[in-house]
Amino acid sequence: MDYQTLLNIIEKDLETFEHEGKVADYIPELAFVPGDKFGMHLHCINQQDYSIGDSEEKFSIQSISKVFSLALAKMHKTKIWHRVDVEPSGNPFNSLTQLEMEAGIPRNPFINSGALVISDILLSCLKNPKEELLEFVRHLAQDDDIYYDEEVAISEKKHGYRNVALVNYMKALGNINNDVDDILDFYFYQCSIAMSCSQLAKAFMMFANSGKNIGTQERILKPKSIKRINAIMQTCGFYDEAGEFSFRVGLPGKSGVGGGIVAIHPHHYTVAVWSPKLNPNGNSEKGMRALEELTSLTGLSIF
Ligand SMILES: NC(=O)CC[C@H](N)C(=O)O
Repeated sequence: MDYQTLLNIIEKDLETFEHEGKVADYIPELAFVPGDKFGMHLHCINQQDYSIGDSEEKFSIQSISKVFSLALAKMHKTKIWHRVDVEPSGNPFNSLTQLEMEAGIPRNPFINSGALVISDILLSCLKNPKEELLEFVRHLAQDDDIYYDEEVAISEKKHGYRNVALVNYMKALGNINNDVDDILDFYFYQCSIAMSCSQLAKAFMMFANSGKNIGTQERILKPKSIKRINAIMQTCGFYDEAGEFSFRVGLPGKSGVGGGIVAIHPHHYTVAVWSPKLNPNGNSEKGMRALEELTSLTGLSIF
């Protein structure tokens, strides 16, 4: 069966998919997104594209951006792993509890505390962090039509009390160097990046192509760094639901509270899905189901 037929089957199967998911509203601007949006885009290593639904519509990528910021920090050959660990947290993405017991060293770079440390690292090594991050993502996707959604960034800035607490707490514990307001500003902007499923699938191809841009074959990261980032996606990409995602889908991936999920099958394909209604762990309910169907129908998981 070809991929397009497969995606059409998934779209039909999920038309009547009932679930309790809810659109995120703790960032007020995200609550305006219609909950019935659904898009999916699959990008193959041979650069063929397949899609269904709202796959060209941009949405807030939120925590998916944590993979881009980690990759950018690695590109600058910065030392990271003494300040952020690589263990699953088994806790919600915005949890404060582990930080005290673990001396301000976040469990991994894909929970908020870890991403805030990566933001701190990027502020220290980049001249124009916002511009350079956006340029990096545009370059990965080979697409300049990617931008920060200022309204989402400002909305989160007004309500991001937990992130304010996390970064201040880590500063008190000695794991933050820059001014906390500068870090928060950069972090909220990186989370507000707006991209479509099709742009995300293309941007993530670097992680499925051993660190090379698929279009130009230019090397961006070493295979060793890609191995490590993919491993962290596998074990930590879905917070306290990383085990469930592995169990059901069987691919490394990353989710965001905008309802997006990107997953990769190294040397085969990348796939991005968007459905804004989230389960209680902050992962897209229908998106997870769509990816589970994809790997179950094809057998194309990494396991
Ligand atoms: N899981 C997410 O997507 C969370 C990102 C969001 N910007 C936050 O910090 O709460």
